[in-house]
Amino acid sequence: MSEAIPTIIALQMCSGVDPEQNIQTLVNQLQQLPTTRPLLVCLPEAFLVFSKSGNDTLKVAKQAERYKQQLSELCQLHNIWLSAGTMPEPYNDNKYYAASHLFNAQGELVASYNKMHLFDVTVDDSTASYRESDFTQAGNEVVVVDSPFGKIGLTVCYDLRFSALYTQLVRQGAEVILVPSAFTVVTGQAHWQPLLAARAIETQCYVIAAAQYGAHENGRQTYGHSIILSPWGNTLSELPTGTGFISATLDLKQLHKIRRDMPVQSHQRFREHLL
Ligand SMILES: O=C(O)CNC(=O)[C@H](CS)NC(=O)CCC(=O)C(=O)O
Repeated sequence: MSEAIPTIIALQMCSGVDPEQNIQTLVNQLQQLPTTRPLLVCLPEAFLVFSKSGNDTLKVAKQAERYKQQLSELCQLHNIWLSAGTMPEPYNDNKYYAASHLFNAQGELVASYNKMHLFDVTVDDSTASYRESDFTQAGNEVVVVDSPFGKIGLTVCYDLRFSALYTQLVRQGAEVILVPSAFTVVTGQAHWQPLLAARAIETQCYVIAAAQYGAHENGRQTYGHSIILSPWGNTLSELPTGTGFISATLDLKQLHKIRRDMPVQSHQRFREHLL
Protein backbone atom coordinates (compact mmCIF):
# COMPACT_ATOMS: atom_id res chain seq x y z
CA MET A 1 0.00 0.00 0.00
CA SER A 2 1.37 3.43 -0.89
CA GLU A 3 1.91 5.91 1.92
CA ALA A 4 -0.81 8.52 2.37
CA ILE A 5 0.42 11.86 1.06
CA PRO A 6 -0.99 14.91 2.84
CA THR A 7 -2.63 17.17 0.29
CA ILE A 8 -3.91 20.70 0.69
CA ILE A 9 -6.51 22.43 -1.41
CA ALA A 10 -7.31 26.13 -1.58
CA LEU A 11 -10.80 26.94 -2.77
CA GLN A 12 -11.28 30.27 -4.54
CA MET A 13 -14.75 31.80 -4.31
CA CYS A 14 -16.74 34.92 -5.18
CA SER A 15 -18.94 34.98 -2.10
CA GLY A 16 -22.21 36.89 -2.12
CA VAL A 17 -24.44 38.34 0.57
CA ASP A 18 -26.50 35.17 1.14
CA PRO A 19 -24.84 32.53 3.37
CA GLU A 20 -27.08 29.74 2.06
CA GLN A 21 -25.91 30.38 -1.51
CA ASN A 22 -22.27 30.50 -0.44
CA ILE A 23 -22.67 27.18 1.40
CA GLN A 24 -24.24 25.74 -1.76
CA THR A 25 -21.17 26.82 -3.77
CA LEU A 26 -18.99 25.07 -1.20
CA VAL A 27 -21.13 21.91 -1.30
CA ASN A 28 -20.87 21.84 -5.09
CA GLN A 29 -17.11 22.29 -5.08
CA LEU A 30 -16.68 19.53 -2.49
CA GLN A 31 -18.25 17.09 -4.99
CA GLN A 32 -15.18 17.54 -7.15
CA LEU A 33 -12.46 16.81 -4.62
CA PRO A 34 -9.58 14.49 -5.39
CA THR A 35 -9.78 11.09 -3.66
CA THR A 36 -6.43 11.35 -1.83
CA ARG A 37 -6.58 11.52 1.98
CA PRO A 38 -5.61 13.11 4.33
CA LEU A 39 -6.95 16.22 2.62
CA LEU A 40 -7.19 19.76 4.01
CA VAL A 41 -9.59 22.10 2.21
CA CYS A 42 -8.94 25.82 2.82
CA LEU A 43 -11.66 28.41 2.24
CA PRO A 44 -11.18 32.17 1.76
CA GLU A 45 -11.90 35.01 4.16
CA ALA A 46 -15.61 35.82 4.36
CA PHE A 47 -16.49 32.59 2.51
CA LEU A 48 -19.79 32.35 4.42
CA VAL A 49 -20.96 35.90 3.90
CA PHE A 50 -19.55 38.96 2.15
CA SER A 51 -22.11 41.53 3.27
CA LYS A 52 -23.02 45.06 2.26
CA SER A 53 -22.89 46.18 5.89
CA GLY A 54 -21.50 45.15 9.24
CA ASN A 55 -25.05 44.96 10.56
CA ASP A 56 -25.88 42.26 8.02
CA THR A 57 -22.76 40.31 9.03
CA LEU A 58 -23.77 40.72 12.68
CA LYS A 59 -27.04 38.90 11.92
CA VAL A 60 -25.10 36.01 10.39
CA ALA A 61 -22.81 35.92 13.44
CA LYS A 62 -25.87 35.09 15.55
CA GLN A 63 -26.27 31.90 13.46
CA ALA A 64 -22.61 30.87 13.84
CA GLU A 65 -23.35 27.66 15.77
CA ARG A 66 -25.72 26.38 13.10
CA TYR A 67 -23.21 27.06 10.31
CA LYS A 68 -20.36 25.44 12.23
CA GLN A 69 -22.54 22.34 12.66
CA GLN A 70 -23.13 22.27 8.89
CA LEU A 71 -19.38 22.56 8.24
CA SER A 72 -18.67 19.80 10.73
CA GLU A 73 -21.08 17.49 8.89
CA LEU A 74 -19.41 18.28 5.53
CA CYS A 75 -16.04 17.27 7.03
CA GLN A 76 -17.44 13.93 8.16
CA LEU A 77 -19.26 13.33 4.86
CA HIS A 78 -16.11 13.89 2.78
CA ASN A 79 -13.53 12.75 5.33
CA ILE A 80 -11.68 16.09 5.05
CA TRP A 81 -10.05 18.62 7.31
CA LEU A 82 -11.52 22.08 6.69
CA SER A 83 -10.08 25.55 7.26
CA ALA A 84 -13.25 27.62 7.30
CA GLY A 85 -11.55 30.80 6.01
CA THR A 86 -13.32 33.33 8.11
CA MET A 87 -16.89 33.58 9.30
CA PRO A 88 -18.37 35.97 11.85
CA GLU A 89 -18.38 34.73 15.45
CA PRO A 90 -20.34 36.79 17.99
CA TYR A 91 -18.33 39.00 20.37
CA ASN A 92 -21.07 41.23 21.79
CA ASP A 93 -24.29 42.88 20.58
CA ASN A 94 -22.41 45.23 18.28
CA LYS A 95 -19.33 43.33 17.16
CA TYR A 96 -18.12 39.98 15.88
CA TYR A 97 -14.76 38.31 15.50
CA ALA A 98 -13.48 37.44 12.02
CA ALA A 99 -12.96 33.84 13.11
CA SER A 100 -10.94 31.21 11.30
CA HIS A 101 -12.04 27.76 12.44
CA LEU A 102 -10.22 24.52 11.71
CA PHE A 103 -12.17 21.22 11.70
CA ASN A 104 -10.70 17.73 11.51
CA ALA A 105 -12.01 14.84 9.41
CA GLN A 106 -14.24 13.71 12.30
CA GLY A 107 -15.88 17.13 12.15
CA GLU A 108 -14.38 18.26 15.45
CA LEU A 109 -13.39 21.90 15.90
CA VAL A 110 -9.65 21.64 16.64
CA ALA A 111 -8.66 25.33 16.58
CA SER A 112 -10.08 28.81 16.20
CA TYR A 113 -8.14 31.96 15.43
CA ASN A 114 -9.60 35.47 15.50
CA LYS A 115 -8.09 37.91 12.97
CA MET A 116 -5.66 40.13 14.85
CA HIS A 117 -4.95 42.98 12.43
CA LEU A 118 -7.98 44.90 11.18
CA PHE A 119 -8.14 46.63 7.82
CA ASP A 120 -8.78 50.29 8.67
CA VAL A 121 -7.25 51.55 5.48
CA THR A 122 -7.97 54.00 2.68
CA VAL A 123 -7.52 52.40 -0.72
CA ASP A 124 -7.73 54.24 -3.98
CA ASP A 125 -10.53 52.14 -5.46
CA SER A 126 -14.31 52.48 -5.92
CA THR A 127 -15.02 52.06 -2.20
CA ALA A 128 -14.52 55.06 0.08
CA SER A 129 -12.41 53.41 2.74
CA TYR A 130 -12.34 50.26 4.79
CA ARG A 131 -13.03 50.46 8.52
CA GLU A 132 -13.06 46.83 9.55
CA SER A 133 -12.78 47.67 13.26
CA ASP A 134 -16.22 49.38 13.21
CA PHE A 135 -17.83 45.94 13.52
CA THR A 136 -14.97 43.53 14.07
CA GLN A 137 -13.28 42.81 17.37
CA ALA A 138 -9.57 42.09 17.01
CA GLY A 139 -8.31 38.76 18.33
CA ASN A 140 -5.22 38.59 20.50
CA GLU A 141 -4.13 34.97 20.51
CA VAL A 142 -1.56 33.37 18.19
CA VAL A 143 -2.70 29.88 17.14
CA VAL A 144 -0.63 26.90 15.97
CA VAL A 145 -2.20 23.44 15.90
CA ASP A 146 -0.85 19.98 15.09
CA SER A 147 -2.38 18.00 12.21
CA PRO A 148 -1.60 15.29 9.64
CA PHE A 149 -0.40 18.18 7.43
CA GLY A 150 2.19 19.38 9.92
CA LYS A 151 1.84 22.15 12.48
CA ILE A 152 -0.61 24.68 11.10
CA GLY A 153 -0.38 28.41 11.91
CA LEU A 154 -3.51 30.48 11.38
CA THR A 155 -3.56 34.02 9.99
CA VAL A 156 -6.05 36.08 7.94
CA CYS A 157 -5.70 38.51 5.01
CA TYR A 158 -4.43 41.87 6.33
CA ASP A 159 -2.36 39.99 8.96
CA LEU A 160 -0.08 39.18 6.01
CA ARG A 161 1.49 42.65 6.31
CA PHE A 162 2.68 42.06 9.89
CA SER A 163 5.75 39.83 9.77
CA ALA A 164 6.09 39.73 13.57
CA LEU A 165 3.01 37.49 13.74
CA TYR A 166 4.60 35.07 11.28
CA THR A 167 7.87 35.02 13.20
CA GLN A 168 5.86 34.17 16.30
CA LEU A 169 4.06 31.36 14.46
CA VAL A 170 7.40 29.77 13.47
CA ARG A 171 8.64 30.08 17.05
CA GLN A 172 5.54 28.15 18.08
CA GLY A 173 6.42 25.42 15.58
CA ALA A 174 4.40 26.29 12.47
CA GLU A 175 5.25 24.42 9.25
CA VAL A 176 2.18 25.36 7.23
CA ILE A 177 0.64 28.82 7.39
CA LEU A 178 -2.86 29.61 6.14
CA VAL A 179 -3.81 33.08 4.86
CA PRO A 180 -7.49 33.07 3.87
CA SER A 181 -8.02 36.42 2.15
CA ALA A 182 -10.23 38.95 0.42
CA PHE A 183 -7.58 41.35 -0.87
CA THR A 184 -8.62 44.46 -2.73
CA VAL A 185 -7.71 44.55 -6.43
CA VAL A 186 -5.53 47.65 -6.01
CA THR A 187 -3.47 46.36 -3.08
CA GLY A 188 -3.47 42.84 -4.47
CA GLN A 189 -1.86 43.93 -7.72
CA ALA A 190 0.81 45.80 -5.82
CA HIS A 191 1.53 43.56 -2.82
CA TRP A 192 -0.15 40.12 -2.74
CA GLN A 193 2.44 37.86 -4.36
CA PRO A 194 5.60 39.49 -2.95
CA LEU A 195 4.20 39.54 0.61
CA LEU A 196 3.16 35.88 0.45
CA ALA A 197 6.50 34.85 -1.05
CA ALA A 198 8.37 36.80 1.63
CA ARG A 199 6.36 35.13 4.41
CA ALA A 200 7.05 31.66 2.90
CA ILE A 201 10.76 32.34 2.47
CA GLU A 202 11.40 33.96 5.83
CA THR A 203 9.34 31.46 7.86
CA GLN A 204 10.38 28.47 5.70
CA CYS A 205 6.77 27.32 5.82
CA TYR A 206 4.26 26.21 3.23
CA VAL A 207 1.90 29.14 2.71
CA ILE A 208 -1.67 28.44 1.62
CA ALA A 209 -3.70 31.46 0.54
CA ALA A 210 -7.32 30.80 -0.45
CA ALA A 211 -8.77 34.01 -1.85
CA GLN A 212 -11.96 35.74 -2.82
CA TYR A 213 -12.04 36.90 -6.46
CA GLY A 214 -14.07 39.07 -8.80
CA ALA A 215 -17.03 41.46 -8.57
CA HIS A 216 -19.16 40.69 -5.52
CA GLU A 217 -22.84 41.34 -4.79
CA ASN A 218 -21.82 43.75 -2.04
CA GLY A 219 -20.19 46.00 -4.65
CA ARG A 220 -16.61 45.14 -3.81
CA GLN A 221 -13.97 43.73 -6.10
CA THR A 222 -11.33 41.32 -4.88
CA TYR A 223 -8.05 40.23 -6.36
CA GLY A 224 -8.24 36.42 -6.48
CA HIS A 225 -4.90 34.77 -7.31
CA SER A 226 -5.23 32.00 -4.73
CA ILE A 227 -1.81 30.48 -4.34
CA ILE A 228 0.17 27.74 -2.62
CA LEU A 229 3.87 28.42 -1.97
CA SER A 230 6.64 26.07 -0.87
CA PRO A 231 8.96 26.81 2.08
CA TRP A 232 11.53 27.80 -0.56
CA GLY A 233 9.13 30.41 -1.93
CA ASN A 234 8.23 28.55 -5.12
CA THR A 235 4.69 28.83 -6.45
CA LEU A 236 3.31 25.29 -6.41
CA SER A 237 -0.12 26.18 -7.74
CA GLU A 238 -2.05 29.35 -8.53
CA LEU A 239 -5.52 30.34 -9.74
CA PRO A 240 -5.78 33.95 -10.99
CA THR A 241 -9.56 34.06 -11.29
CA GLY A 242 -12.74 31.96 -11.23
CA THR A 243 -14.42 29.62 -8.75
CA GLY A 244 -12.40 26.48 -8.24
CA PHE A 245 -9.50 24.99 -6.40
CA ILE A 246 -5.77 24.50 -6.54
CA SER A 247 -3.87 21.79 -4.73
CA ALA A 248 -0.40 20.76 -3.65
CA THR A 249 1.14 17.86 -1.78
CA LEU A 250 3.37 18.61 1.17
CA ASP A 251 6.89 17.33 1.73
CA LEU A 252 7.86 18.09 5.32
CA LYS A 253 11.20 16.28 4.85
CA GLN A 254 12.07 18.87 2.21
CA LEU A 255 10.94 21.65 4.58
CA HIS A 256 13.24 20.39 7.31
CA LYS A 257 16.15 20.09 4.87
CA ILE A 258 15.65 23.75 3.91
CA ARG A 259 15.68 24.68 7.62
CA ARG A 260 18.78 22.57 8.35
CA ASP A 261 20.71 23.98 5.39
CA MET A 262 19.70 27.60 6.10
CA PRO A 263 18.83 27.83 9.81
CA VAL A 264 17.52 31.40 9.75
CA GLN A 265 15.44 31.00 12.90
CA SER A 266 18.51 30.15 14.98
CA HIS A 267 20.35 33.05 13.32
CA GLN A 268 17.59 35.42 14.44
CA ARG A 269 19.04 38.30 16.51
CA PHE A 270 15.71 39.89 17.43
CA ARG A 271 13.98 37.75 20.02
CA GLU A 272 12.59 39.17 23.24
CA HIS A 273 15.96 40.87 23.56
CA LEU A 274 18.60 41.59 20.98
CA LEU A 275 21.12 38.78 21.48
O1 LIG B 1 -15.33 42.60 5.52
C1 LIG B 1 -15.62 41.45 5.16
O2 LIG B 1 -16.79 41.04 5.03
C2 LIG B 1 -14.51 40.52 4.81
N1 LIG B 1 -13.25 41.05 5.18
C3 LIG B 1 -12.45 41.74 4.35
O3 LIG B 1 -12.74 41.93 3.20
C4 LIG B 1 -11.18 42.28 4.95
C5 LIG B 1 -11.48 43.43 5.87
S1 LIG B 1 -12.30 44.78 5.08
N2 LIG B 1 -10.25 42.66 3.91
C6 LIG B 1 -8.95 42.76 4.11
O4 LIG B 1 -8.40 42.53 5.19
C7 LIG B 1 -8.16 43.21 2.88
C8 LIG B 1 -6.69 43.40 3.12
C9 LIG B 1 -6.03 43.96 1.92
O5 LIG B 1 -6.58 44.06 0.85
C10 LIG B 1 -4.63 44.42 2.04
O6 LIG B 1 -3.96 44.18 3.07
O7 LIG B 1 -4.16 45.04 1.09
